[in-house]
Amino acid sequence: MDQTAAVPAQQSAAAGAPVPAASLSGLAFSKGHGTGNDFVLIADPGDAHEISPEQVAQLCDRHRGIGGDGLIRAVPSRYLPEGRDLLEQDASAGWFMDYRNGDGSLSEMCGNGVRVFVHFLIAQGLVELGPGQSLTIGTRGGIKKIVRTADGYAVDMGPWEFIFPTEAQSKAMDALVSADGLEVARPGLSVSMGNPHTVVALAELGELAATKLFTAPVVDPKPANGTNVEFVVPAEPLVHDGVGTITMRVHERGVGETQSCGTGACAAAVAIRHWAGSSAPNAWHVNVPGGVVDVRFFPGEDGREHVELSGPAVIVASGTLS
Ligand SMILES: N[C@@H](CCC[C@H](N)C(=O)O)C(=O)O
Repeated sequence: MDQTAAVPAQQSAAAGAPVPAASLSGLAFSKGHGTGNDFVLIADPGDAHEISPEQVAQLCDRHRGIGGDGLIRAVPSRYLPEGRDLLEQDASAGWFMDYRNGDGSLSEMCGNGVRVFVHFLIAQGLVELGPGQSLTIGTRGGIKKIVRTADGYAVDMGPWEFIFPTEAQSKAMDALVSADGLEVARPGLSVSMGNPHTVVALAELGELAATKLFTAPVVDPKPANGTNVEFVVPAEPLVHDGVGTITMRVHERGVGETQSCGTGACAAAVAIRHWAGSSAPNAWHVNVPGGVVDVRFFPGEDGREHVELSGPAVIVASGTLS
C-alpha cells in the first residue's frame, strides 16, 4: 500500500498533499469559541511555527483533527510585515491575530475570533486585562481596540463600507443570491467589514430554517475575493425599547455554515438598518444559531461611523498536539 494512503490523518484536506505532521508535534493548543464560532488557538510568542494551509485544514478537520471553523495564531506584531506596518500607526498593537479559515485560506478579519483571541491571551498570561480596561491588537483588517466588559468583550470593528457603493446607495441591493431551499434568487446587499459579506433578507423564520447551507450560495455579482453570505429575518416588531432585533444564519467563505459570525452580524445590522430607513436604531441584537451578539453604531474619532461588536468568549480545552 502507498505509504501516504496508510496514514490518512497526515493528508491535507485542502490540497491532498502529504503534510509533515511531525513538524507540529508537541505544540500546545487551546480550543475556544464565541457563540459557537470555534477556533483552534496557538500561542507563538517567538514566531517559531509556520503553519501551512494544509496543516490548518488538518487541525480544523472535525473528524480527523481538533475541529474548528478557523485557526488563530497569537504572534507578536513585530514578526510579521503587516504587523510592523500597524506598529508604525500604533505602537501599542503588540499582539497580532494571525487568523485562517478552516480550509487554510486567509481572511482579513474575524469578529468572534477577536474576542476569543483576547480571552486566550489573558488565559495564557500573555496580557493582563481587567473589566473596563482596553487592549489594542493588530489584524489583517487593521488595528482593533477591545474593551473587556462584565460578561465578555466589546470590539471596535472600525468603519463599514458598501462593496459596490453606487448600486447599494441607489437600489438598496447589488446582487442576486440563490441557495438550495429558496425557490427564487433573492436580492442581496454587499457590505465590507474589512472582509466581504452579502446580506439577504428573508420574510420569516420558516423560510430561514428551510434554507440549506450545505453548499455555498451563488452570489451574482460576487465580490472580487469571494463573500460570506448572511440570511437575515427582521423581528416583528423590528424595534423594541430602541433596539432592533434580527435573526441570522451564515455561510462563511472558507468554512461553510457556522454557528455564528461576528463580522456577518455587523454586516447584517448595516444592511437591515439601511433598508429600514432613517428611523432605524443604532443598537441591534443579532440572534445566531450559537447565541446572541450585540452590534452598535457610533461616531469614530476618524470622523467615520464605526461598528462595535459585543459578545462572550470561552476557552473550552487546552492540550498538546501528538
Ligand atoms: N467567523 C468570522 C469570520 C471569519 C472569516 C470569514 N470566513 C471570511 O472568509 O471572511 C467572524 O466572526 O467574523
